[in-house]
Amino acid sequence: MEKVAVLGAGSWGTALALVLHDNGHDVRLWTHLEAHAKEINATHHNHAYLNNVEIPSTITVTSNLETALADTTAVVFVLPTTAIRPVCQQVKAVLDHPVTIIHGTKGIEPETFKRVSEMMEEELSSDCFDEIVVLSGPSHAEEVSIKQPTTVSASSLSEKSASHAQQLFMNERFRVYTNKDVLGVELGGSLKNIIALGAGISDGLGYGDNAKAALVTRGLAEIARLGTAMGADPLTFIGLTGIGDLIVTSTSQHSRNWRAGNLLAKGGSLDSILTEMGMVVEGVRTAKAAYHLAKEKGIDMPITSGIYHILFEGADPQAMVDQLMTRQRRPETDEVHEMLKSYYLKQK
Ligand SMILES: NC(=O)C1=CN([C@@H]2O[C@H](COP(=O)(O)OP(=O)(O)OC[C@H]3O[C@@H](n4cnc5c(N)ncnc54)[C@H](OP(=O)(O)O)[C@@H]3O)[C@@H](O)[C@H]2O)C=CC1
Ligand SMILES: O=C(CO)COP(=O)(O)O
Repeated sequence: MEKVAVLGAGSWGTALALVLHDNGHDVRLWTHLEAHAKEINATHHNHAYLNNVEIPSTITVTSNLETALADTTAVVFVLPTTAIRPVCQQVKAVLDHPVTIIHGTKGIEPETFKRVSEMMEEELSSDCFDEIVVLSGPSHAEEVSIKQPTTVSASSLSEKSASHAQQLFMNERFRVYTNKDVLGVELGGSLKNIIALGAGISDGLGYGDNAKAALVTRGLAEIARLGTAMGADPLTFIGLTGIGDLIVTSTSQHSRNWRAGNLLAKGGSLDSILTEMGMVVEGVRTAKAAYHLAKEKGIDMPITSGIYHILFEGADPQAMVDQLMTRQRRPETDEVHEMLKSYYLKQK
């Protein structure tokens, strides 16, 4: 049994706290709001974020960071990307012993193009951890919390840290692989949210399965194109944290990104949709980051670009579909060969 803090009592933090609790660990679930901690402790439910399951009283739910972090061997950050820097700063002031740091957040910071592990490395004291572990893969909280079979990857530059995360979380319903390609894992997990917004838009416009399969497949091509140009292993994008997560987020009724896209196509305004949903829709900020990052690197990302224009420049979704369908003709797989060639040449 280990003492593990989960920082963030939203949908995913709550589901991961339940997995750790099932595995016999002493779990402290931290929320930044005292009223939220009190409500969960009183009702044993997280009404706002994951209402479908009971939260056992043996999980300590607290808004006191010192209580959450005391004597821990691992700290799991499960927050929106916007909350990563401020919460790391709070943790830095309190954490006084080495731990395995794990995060389950999927986003890129638009102002800096930083991935979550890079932001965390900048904010946390390096004395307290070795290498950060990214926990990512096709895993909706609603299904994990009711013990539906789920597979994810624990990715770190440190094999020891990745194995520690694997050992903490793995059970017969939650299978955890390890993976060394932190860059590819974080990019795949973040960029798929943009394509999931697109899948929601496509469904909202009344298009069918052919259109969605096209979005997922060509979406993956552009995710891999940017990722490989940045140094990720192209094979990561055909794994759990690439195509796996892209499939689940683009097709599941649970996806907030899909839902937001669906409502947008039906005429809702972005601000009102986000307010009404009350949960984080990471693809929106990540679309801004990816659009500008791709421009800076000279990488062609037509779907991401179209979604950026819909989200931030009021472009008409239907017109964007027409534009994507009438782009210049081209071969399908030349770019894939180029990606593989350039990656493996660099490895030699
Ligand atoms: N939900 C899922 O199935 C999965 C989500 N993820 C990823 O996990 C991350 C978290 O998502 P999820 O749990 O779903 O998000 P939710 O929107 O469900 O919950 C977010 C939680 O973070 C809290 N929060 C917001 N801002 C701060 C802050 N500044 N300081 C402290 N806490 C804050 C919120 O509190 P408040 O009530 O005050 O807003 C809320 O408790 C995202 O990056 C998401 O992409 C990954 C895999 C699966
Ligand atoms: O990342 C997720 C599932 O793996 C969750 O996606 P949504 O944020 O779209 O719900």
